[in-house]
Amino acid sequence: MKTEELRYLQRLAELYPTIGKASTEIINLQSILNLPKGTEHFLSDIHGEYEAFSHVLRNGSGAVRKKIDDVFGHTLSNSDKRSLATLVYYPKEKIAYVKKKESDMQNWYKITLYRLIEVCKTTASKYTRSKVRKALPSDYAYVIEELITEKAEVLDKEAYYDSIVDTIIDIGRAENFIIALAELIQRLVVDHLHVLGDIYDRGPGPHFIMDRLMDYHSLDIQWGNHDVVWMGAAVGQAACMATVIRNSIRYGNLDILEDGYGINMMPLAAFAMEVYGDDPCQVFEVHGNPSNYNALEKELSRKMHKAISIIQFKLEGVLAKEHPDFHMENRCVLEGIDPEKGTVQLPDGSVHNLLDTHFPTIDWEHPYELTDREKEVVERLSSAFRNCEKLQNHMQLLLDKGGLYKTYNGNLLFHGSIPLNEDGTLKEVEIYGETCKGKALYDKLEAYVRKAFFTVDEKEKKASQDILWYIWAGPNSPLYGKDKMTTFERYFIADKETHKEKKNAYYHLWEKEEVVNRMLEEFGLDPEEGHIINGHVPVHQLEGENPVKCDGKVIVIDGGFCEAYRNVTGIAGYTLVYSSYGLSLTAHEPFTSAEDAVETERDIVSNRVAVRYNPRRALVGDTDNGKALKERIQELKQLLDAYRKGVIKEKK
Ligand SMILES: O=P(O)(O)OC[C@H]1O[C@](O)(COP(=O)(O)O)[C@@H](O)[C@@H]1O
Ligand SMILES: [Mn+2]
Repeated sequence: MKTEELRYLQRLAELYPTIGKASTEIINLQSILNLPKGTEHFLSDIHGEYEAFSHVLRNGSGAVRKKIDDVFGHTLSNSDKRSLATLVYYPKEKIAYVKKKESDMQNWYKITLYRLIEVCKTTASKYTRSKVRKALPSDYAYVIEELITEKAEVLDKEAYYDSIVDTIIDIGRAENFIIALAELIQRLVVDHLHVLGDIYDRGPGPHFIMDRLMDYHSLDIQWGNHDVVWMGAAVGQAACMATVIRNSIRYGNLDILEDGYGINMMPLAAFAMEVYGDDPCQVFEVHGNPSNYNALEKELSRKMHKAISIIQFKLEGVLAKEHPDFHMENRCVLEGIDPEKGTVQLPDGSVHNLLDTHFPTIDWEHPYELTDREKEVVERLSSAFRNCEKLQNHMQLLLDKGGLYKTYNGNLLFHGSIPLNEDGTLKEVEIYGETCKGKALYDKLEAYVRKAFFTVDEKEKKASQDILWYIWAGPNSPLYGKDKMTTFERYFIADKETHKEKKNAYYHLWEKEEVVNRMLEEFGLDPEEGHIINGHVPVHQLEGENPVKCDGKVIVIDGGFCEAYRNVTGIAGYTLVYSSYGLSLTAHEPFTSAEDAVETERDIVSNRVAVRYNPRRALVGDTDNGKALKERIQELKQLLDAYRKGVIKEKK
């Protein structure tokens, strides 16, 4: 035996000091390998839609309903199963609703408790006892464990369970207990959650989503371009911060910054009043015309919208010039403005009339220079972002649980794309003088994101923080995946041709099997078994687009949680579930409200389409974790051998 091997086994012997202990662990691990694989749940592009997100978490994209079907088969009517499912999603609200209608609540409690216990039993049977124990609510841990564990030695099981359930009802704990069971079912039905990015922007509740994710039991996040621009804002990257503020104002969501994160917008409001006091700022109308704003608030938000947009365009021009290797010169738009003629010449040479010609803060000799007042506003806001504890905690979660991509149980997960050449080969991208492609490109960019938060070297910090802006909108950013971001054009030019953003080659080559196989191999995955799963681009269901590409090898799950994009998608999003039976895609109808869900008992799961059935039920042994467990078993067997040969002594 090599010295290193022996040293390793000696370490292991500290954990398993006897033949008995090592053997027990081998038996335990071996039994875990034979349990069914846990269910993975994939969501993407949540875009601040907390209510819809929360609903989908509660119903596990149909996984809860499926479990109820499995448990009760034909022994319960469809309508009873629907009621039970609604109770699992919204226990408190459903109980309150039932109370208004039901005359015999005691009876309802009893039937309901029995049904929930049955669902719990089946759901928990997939896991080891220790894992279930960890998931139990502390108040009821002991009782629930009694109720969901088979008691071989109790002769009259029915009487035994009856007495427990009767006592719960007698002492007035039925409601609490029902809530605890419902939440436990929600928790056990999904073993692991993948969020494929774009938690932030457009919708009103990204901070609530982040709070919920902070206490989610098992999770990973693949950062989206909108998350990265928020990371940039949080580290004080000025162009990212201006973008985040502009997006929030544009969607009438200043509450997120002011109330959600406690970031005071007064400096921007005062500045906007000062500079754009008489300017109606018509082209800066707030999206969706928020009904909670009065006329004065609408006017103020238009002015703030314009003020921060001009600041953004200036900052972006500076960055594009500073980093020619970003190839974002086409974002240097202000220098093309002819203030006399009221036109702009875009970097491609085309000339267009401007929809707004009032630029009181631009010095035409130095169009990208911030005025002193603009600088002051940027500095004050930047300090507020950097010092906001809640925002920093949320960003820390993105860093801890997230990355730019993930390989998990044979599948490749990322938000946007992989830069490709038209011939399907991986595209070389230059980042600060170094070229890289495929996985290496992803790894390099991710390292920069982390450095943007943690490096102490000022030069490196600035370079890394600027990369956050590149990831948000750069032409070869795998997360953005389009040739340019035409924000300026969309505000200032009527001609829709100038608004077009061309998607990169990934978005048509994803139908080519050899290209997809190559991408999977690039990330060390088996192209016969693996899938690429991404979000970022809304699936235009209304135009007949299918979220499943390349015969099921690529799955796109951005169907539009985002309300603002509903008119192109027609639905409220696709999500994916990967259970031991296979992969299934779920289309959701728009979510209205929790009350509506309780009253109408609608799941908003409109259909579930199987993408792939496993030929046999997948076991933990087939997963990445299973591989790790098998390795552990091998090591433990070597330890046993070492004990038996006397190479290592037992410590009794
Ligand atoms: O419609 P909005 O919210 O102004 O955003 C438009 C911008 O958002 C983007 O679509 C990026 O956001 P997504 O990552 O959600 O696609 C840009 O391509 C586009 O310029
Ligand atoms: Mn995106």
